[in-house]
Amino acid sequence: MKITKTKLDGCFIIEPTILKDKRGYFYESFNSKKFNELTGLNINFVQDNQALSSKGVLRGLHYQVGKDAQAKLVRVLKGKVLDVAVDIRKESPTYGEYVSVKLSAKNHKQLFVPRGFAHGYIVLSKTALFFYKCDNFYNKQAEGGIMYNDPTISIDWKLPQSEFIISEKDKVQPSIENAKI
Ligand SMILES: Cc1cn([C@H]2C[C@H](O)[C@@H](COP(=O)(O)OP(=O)(O)O[C@H]3O[C@H](C)C(=O)[C@H](O)[C@H]3O)O2)c(=O)[nH]c1=O
Repeated sequence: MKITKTKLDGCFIIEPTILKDKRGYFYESFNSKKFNELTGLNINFVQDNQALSSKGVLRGLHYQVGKDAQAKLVRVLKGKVLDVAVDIRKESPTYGEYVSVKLSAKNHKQLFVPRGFAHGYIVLSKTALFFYKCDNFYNKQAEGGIMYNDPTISIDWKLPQSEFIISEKDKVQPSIENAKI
């Protein structure tokens, strides 16, 4: 398993070791002992989520506030997405900055999104099956969001905006400046 740091402290890319043979491949998609040893963290994931979306679907930018904040370990089981993590830690030197990485069933890459980040993704393939682990439970009352096209973050979503498929909720999210963080 290879860990690659990003420019945002605490947010990193994981590339698992893929074991191939004449039948196909096998790999440990998550191993808490190896994950915590390699990252130096002590993460206890408590909830798994899965979402199926078609091309152009953009989910995000979402987070949960306060004691309900969630760290996420995200990956793609089918298709390809551009995954985006935005640093919304007020005291962070990279506050308001983002990293994006293409996650696909083919590259097996995973992104660890720490607490204190907003998260979103856009589907680049015909469909994408998205799977992620959370280290805190869902709490609707603690949900927060930021507009996907906030000009102060200026995310390059890689597809023309005319192709975006966005929930009614995500069409009216606040700017990062006005978000409840
Ligand atoms: C997140 C979540 C949602 N729900 C229910 C609430 C709605 O009835 C339905 C769809 O929720 P929503 O439209 O918020 O789903 P996404 O737009 O995929 O939200 C996710 O999008 C970005 C990418 C994230 O990182 C978050 O995990 C999450 O906010 O599932 C649950 O029952 N449990 C949950 O943990």
